[in-house]
Amino acid sequence: MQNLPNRADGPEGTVSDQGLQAVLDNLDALVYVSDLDTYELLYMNAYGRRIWGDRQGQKCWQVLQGNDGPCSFCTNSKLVGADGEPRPPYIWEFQNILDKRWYQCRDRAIRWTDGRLVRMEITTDITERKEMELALKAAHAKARAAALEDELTGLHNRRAFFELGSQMLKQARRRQAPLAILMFDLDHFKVINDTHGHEAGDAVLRRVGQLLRDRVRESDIAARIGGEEFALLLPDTDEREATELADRMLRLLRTIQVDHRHSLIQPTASFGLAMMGPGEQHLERLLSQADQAMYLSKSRGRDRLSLYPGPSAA
Ligand SMILES: Nc1nc2c(ncn2[C@@H]2O[C@H](COP(=O)(O)OP(=O)(O)OP(=O)(O)O)[C@@H](O)[C@H]2O)c(=O)[nH]1
Repeated sequence: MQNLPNRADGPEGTVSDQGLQAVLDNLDALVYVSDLDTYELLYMNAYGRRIWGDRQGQKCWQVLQGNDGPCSFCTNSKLVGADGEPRPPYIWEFQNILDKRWYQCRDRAIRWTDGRLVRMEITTDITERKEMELALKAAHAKARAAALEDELTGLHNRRAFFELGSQMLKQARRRQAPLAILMFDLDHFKVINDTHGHEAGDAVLRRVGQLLRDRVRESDIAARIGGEEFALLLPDTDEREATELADRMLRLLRTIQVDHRHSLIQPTASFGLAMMGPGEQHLERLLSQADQAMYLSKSRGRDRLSLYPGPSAA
């Protein structure tokens, strides 16, 4: 690999070429120069020569990435402006596919010894910092997921229901698409707890959660929003489709049998359905309408579905 020309002394305040060579070869970073058009390697400091040996004249994509053609992420086109002059440094991060380590690259076009513009890259190994960053990001994502999950059933919790649901409501309003909300509350759940114990009650809640997880579409939001209260937000679902789903859920719930200490617990639930009105802005109001419909089901004898009758009738 070409070393810089050997010039002993520079003018005062500058450093000799040997001095520059010493600086470049002791940098804890890779510095290389390659032709912008042919990708031929023109210079590499000792950091690079230690890894790849003397590869002068070979293509940068061959030596650095083990590719058989220019890299898909090559930044050469970003280094020279429309006026033919070098642009400010282009800084980016990537993971090398050969050694799997993370690097930060600072690329810029510079004038080479023969006057042509060439690519200079200064690359530092940022693997430790990047791995810490990624681990932190994963931990945040995990903590956030845990904060939004109902521990008992694995469904969304009340907070997630409002966070995600508000977004869904906004989108449905913007697209003028239908949005249904279905709520249900297990019937006489206190009796289940009192008769079979809290543990048995929990087992019933888990089974109901599993049933919801198995049955809802990925685009739906299913949440446990209170002790024995569940809510489903169904985008792009009209009243007929939501009613069909509710009927299906009612039937499925009746098939649940939780075996607890030789007793079979067969829960039922009361359902309430409400449809988003035109221009509705508040998820709380929509939920309250489904809640009113659900209480109609309770007062009519439970284990059934009722539709929100509208503001005048409610
Ligand atoms: N096992 C268990 N029970 C819970 C949980 N959260 C709330 N509950 C119980 O659920 C019961 C709800 O009782 P109520 O509000 O009187 O309602 P209900 O007995 O279902 O009667 P209706 O709703 O009128 O049919 C209470 O006994 C609560 O203690 C929970 O996470 N696990």
